[in-house]
Order: sequence, then C-alpha cells, then structure tokens
Amino acid sequence: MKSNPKHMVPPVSRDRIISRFPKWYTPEACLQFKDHFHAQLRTACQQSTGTAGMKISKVVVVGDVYVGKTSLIHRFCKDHFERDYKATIGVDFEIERFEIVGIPYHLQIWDTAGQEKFKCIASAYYRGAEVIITVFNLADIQTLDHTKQWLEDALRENEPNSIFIFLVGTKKDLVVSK
Ligand SMILES: Nc1nc2c(ncn2[C@@H]2O[C@H](COP(=O)(O)OP(=O)(O)OP(=O)(O)O)[C@@H](O)[C@H]2O)c(=O)[nH]1
Repeated sequence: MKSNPKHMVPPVSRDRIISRFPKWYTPEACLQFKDHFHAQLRTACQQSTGTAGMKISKVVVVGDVYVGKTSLIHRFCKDHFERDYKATIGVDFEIERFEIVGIPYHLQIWDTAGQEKFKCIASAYYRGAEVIITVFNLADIQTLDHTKQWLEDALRENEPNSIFIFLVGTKKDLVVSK
C-alpha cells in the first residue's frame, strides 16, 4: 500500500492557528459569514489553486540592500535573528502555514535581493503577488526615498488594484531619539 504524503505533513504550529477573530471585528466581517466578507478575500478563499485544496498567497518583499528584508522574514517565520550579514543572491523564499477558521492557508514569502546586480533576477519573481512589502531602514532616510521605485517596479508586474501594500521600517534600535 502506498503511503499518502498528505498524512506526513506535520500539523500547523499552534501560533499560526486563527480560530476566531479579535473583538473589534464585527461578526459580519468574520470568515464564517462569507456572504458578508470582503469580496477580495471571499474570492481568494473560493479560488482553487490546483495544489490539493491549498490556499496560497504570494508575498514579495522588496527594498534596498542591507535594510533587513531577510531578517524581517526570518523573525516572522523562524523567530530567529542573525547578526552577521549574508546578502540574498537573487531570491529566496519561505512558506508559512496558517489555519484560518478551519481553512489551511499558506503564505509564500519571497525574499528578494536588494543589490543592483541581482535586480534583474529578483524582478522575475514579482509576478502573481497578492501582497508587496516595501522595506526601509528607519536609520537611513535614503532607503525610504527608494521604496517608491521598488514599489513601482513590483506593481508593474502585477494588477495594482488587487494588491495589498505594506511599508515597513526596520532597525528601530539604531534610531537615536533626540
Ligand atoms: N541593529 C539591527 N540590525 C539589523 C536589524 N535588522 C537587520 N539587521 C542587520 O542588518 C544586516 C542586513 O540584514 P538583512 O536582513 O540581510 O538585509 P537584506 O535587506 O535582506 O539585504 P539583501 O539581501 O542584501 O538585500 C544584517 O547584518 C542584520 O543582522 C535590526 O532591526 N536592527
């Protein structure tokens, strides 16, 4: 008898299981009441990905070299921080599994290189993103200026009206308060 690989997948970790929403969401906004839920999310939930019922959302993380994109992703996915810098070569990705009111959900998080010489490789992975996270270093104002260009490049490969955009500032610990 063949073993079913589906049964070998470990369970989703407890902190990634969302079984109910916080109070400030009204019942009408809850997934259980899909008829009333935001149309975009309803569509995403109903779409078949062709991957054995898995729901997958693609997240692309962009921003200047050394701003902390990899560190941000590793903190989120592995709760780990690496002090030594290792440049991302082209792209890398992590899969983070969730369970949202009983529905398995996968975030596919693409970590792109900030170095100019890898931009061509990295930009080939922008397409099909549902979320763009633009990252800048709070202690380096120039990196904030550059987020506009990073966002424009990522949006060019996607449908601008159906994408969620986040702007994240890193390295708060390096900001000197006056
Ligand atoms: N002090 C401090 N250092 C940080 C923080 N986040 C990241 N770093 C450091 O900044 C350096 C660059 O971090 P990465 O996450 O590799 O930067 P990146 O944006 O992925 O870089 P590229 O892959 O080259 O585009 C590393 O040495 C990290 O340890 C932070 O919040 N505070």
